[in-house]
Amino acid sequence: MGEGIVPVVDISAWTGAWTGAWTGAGTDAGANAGDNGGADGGERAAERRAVARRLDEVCRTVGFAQIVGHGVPAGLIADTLAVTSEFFELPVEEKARLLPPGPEVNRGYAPFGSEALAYSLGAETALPDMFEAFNIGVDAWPAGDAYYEAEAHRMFAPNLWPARPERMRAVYVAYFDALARLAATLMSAFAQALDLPEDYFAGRTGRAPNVMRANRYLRQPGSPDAAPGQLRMGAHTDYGACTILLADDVPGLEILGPDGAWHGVRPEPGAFIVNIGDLLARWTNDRWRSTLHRVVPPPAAERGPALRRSIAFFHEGNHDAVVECLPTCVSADNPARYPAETVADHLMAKLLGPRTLTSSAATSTTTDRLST
Ligand SMILES: O=C(O)CCC(=O)C(=O)O
Ligand SMILES: [Fe+2]
Repeated sequence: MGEGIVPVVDISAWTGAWTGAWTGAGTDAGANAGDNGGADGGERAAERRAVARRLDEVCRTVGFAQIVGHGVPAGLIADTLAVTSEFFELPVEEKARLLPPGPEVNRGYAPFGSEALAYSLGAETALPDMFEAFNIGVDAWPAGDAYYEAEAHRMFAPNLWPARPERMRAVYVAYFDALARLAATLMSAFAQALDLPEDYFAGRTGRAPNVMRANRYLRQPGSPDAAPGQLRMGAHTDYGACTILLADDVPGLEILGPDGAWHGVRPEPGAFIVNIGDLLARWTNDRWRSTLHRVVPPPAAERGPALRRSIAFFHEGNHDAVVECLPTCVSADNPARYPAETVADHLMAKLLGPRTLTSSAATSTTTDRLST
């Protein structure tokens, strides 16, 4: 099939070789080998610099990469997809027991048609998106730690776990933790790509209120086809630092290319799709693109359920981090485009629009770009 518009980047120089095996939930597997240096230090350092340069190029142009050499075990990925399917196949009444206490709590079940992502870009009105979703956040954090306590009611709210599948919590937490480690590794590579110390983002994203969101798109039996203009997921940018997406190789995901046209994206086997979110666009003063993307419905002529699953891991920033232009991305000729803003203010303003079906108040990172 070829890589299409989204280049494949092998990041194994940053992840180290995966040495463990996924032997099922409840073991210590899923941990990244984490050995980023090693005896072959010089050669490895040169490889890592080459990967960082490649990431910079891809983030400046497309804003999306397909990551291989990520070190997340195939067995863990398969288990995660399997429990996701089992969950979504439960009766809707059972899933509806997991509704969150309010729209500001991004946890539990989001029923089919309950959200419209177009509102996150400031749309005044939009048709509902044709997906259902299940969200989790950090499952355990140190009690009494003021940083977490401050968001215990919102961004660190308890997860809402279903009674079945029974192993869902163990598998999801193992996957969440593996992806959090991968995200931290990516942030180190990103820091080097931006001529910053490798640990630059650790203090700004290391305790972030990350969110993992499973999406299911399915033509509902007996339900009408999409209305004109209605999407499986409306066009949006992701709100955080970066997103690591696992998606079925089924058509639907499209990204807005540098040429201004929509391009279909199909994942390579074993690859994660990684994209830059608004926080990194703001940090880099738009050197890196928080690329618009959407999920389009199958053609009306195509019969059947057109099942498509995706699992997004949204790597955010620490909720109290103030996001302002990086020192390496601002100059007299290239002044800061965005005002400083806390991560919490940005994320909450973005999140509430789609979940309350009203226009988001967030400063957009794309409106300017679309009009230039
Ligand atoms: O389903 C997909 O491929 C994309 C999902 C997505 O963009 C999101 O959840 O933010
Ligand atoms: Fe997205």
